[in-house]
Amino acid sequence: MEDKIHKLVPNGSCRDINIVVLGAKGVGKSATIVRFLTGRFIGDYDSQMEAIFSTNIPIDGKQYTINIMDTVAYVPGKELKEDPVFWADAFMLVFSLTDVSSFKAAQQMVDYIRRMREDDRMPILAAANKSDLVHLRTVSSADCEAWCLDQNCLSCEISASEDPMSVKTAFGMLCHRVRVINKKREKLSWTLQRPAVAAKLHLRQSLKNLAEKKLWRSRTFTF
Ligand SMILES: Nc1nc2c(ncn2[C@@H]2O[C@H](COP(=O)(O)OP(=O)(O)OP(=O)(O)O)[C@@H](O)[C@H]2O)c(=O)[nH]1
Repeated sequence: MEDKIHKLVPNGSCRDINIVVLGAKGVGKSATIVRFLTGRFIGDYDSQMEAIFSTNIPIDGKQYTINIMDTVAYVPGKELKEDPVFWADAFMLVFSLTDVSSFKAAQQMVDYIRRMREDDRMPILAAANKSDLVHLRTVSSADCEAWCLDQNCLSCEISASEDPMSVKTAFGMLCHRVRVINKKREKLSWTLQRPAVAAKLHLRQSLKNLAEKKLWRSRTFTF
């Protein structure tokens, strides 16, 4: 599996969505993935390595292949592996709403992802897991929502153990976001390829260069 992970290439197909699931230790990453893929809850899932699982689902009426990577637990202060970060079209950051340190770890991971990918629109969903343990909550919905809004992340509360629908909805929201962003990108690249638009952009750039040249000359001659 290590080999497979190292040979990961970014997704080129518009009908495949690569999702990397990240989170601190014991937050329920594997339980969430297994629930989504099989509909079942497995209480103790022993995973020490990354693994990729695929499934086909319809999104907005079209069939997609979703490749989901389960990762090893994030250790605060340690950098994430680069390959999964560049392979992903989207990230699901799982934390436990009973464990504030796992929420802080999720925040660090978002910073890291944004820095590495240099893309503010990279789809990220923060999933507050274990909502069945709401009486043990230490992360408030308000804090989570405010942070997600600030970071342009989607957010939701899920329970891998008790609420299969919440898990399905979380993956659905994330895939929908990927589709919307990909559609916008496709439209933009199509527009930029049109000769009239390319000529206009070229003209604009030439005028900008000319203006900068003039400015430089006027500054040089003032001395
Ligand atoms: N109450 C409750 N327990 C959960 C839920 N999801 C997972 N768990 C429990 O949390 C523990 C960790 O679940 P895992 O799915 O192994 O978590 P993980 O993040 O993959 O763990 P690591 O791979 O060790 O980092 C297990 O004992 C699960 O039974 C949930 O929604 N509610």
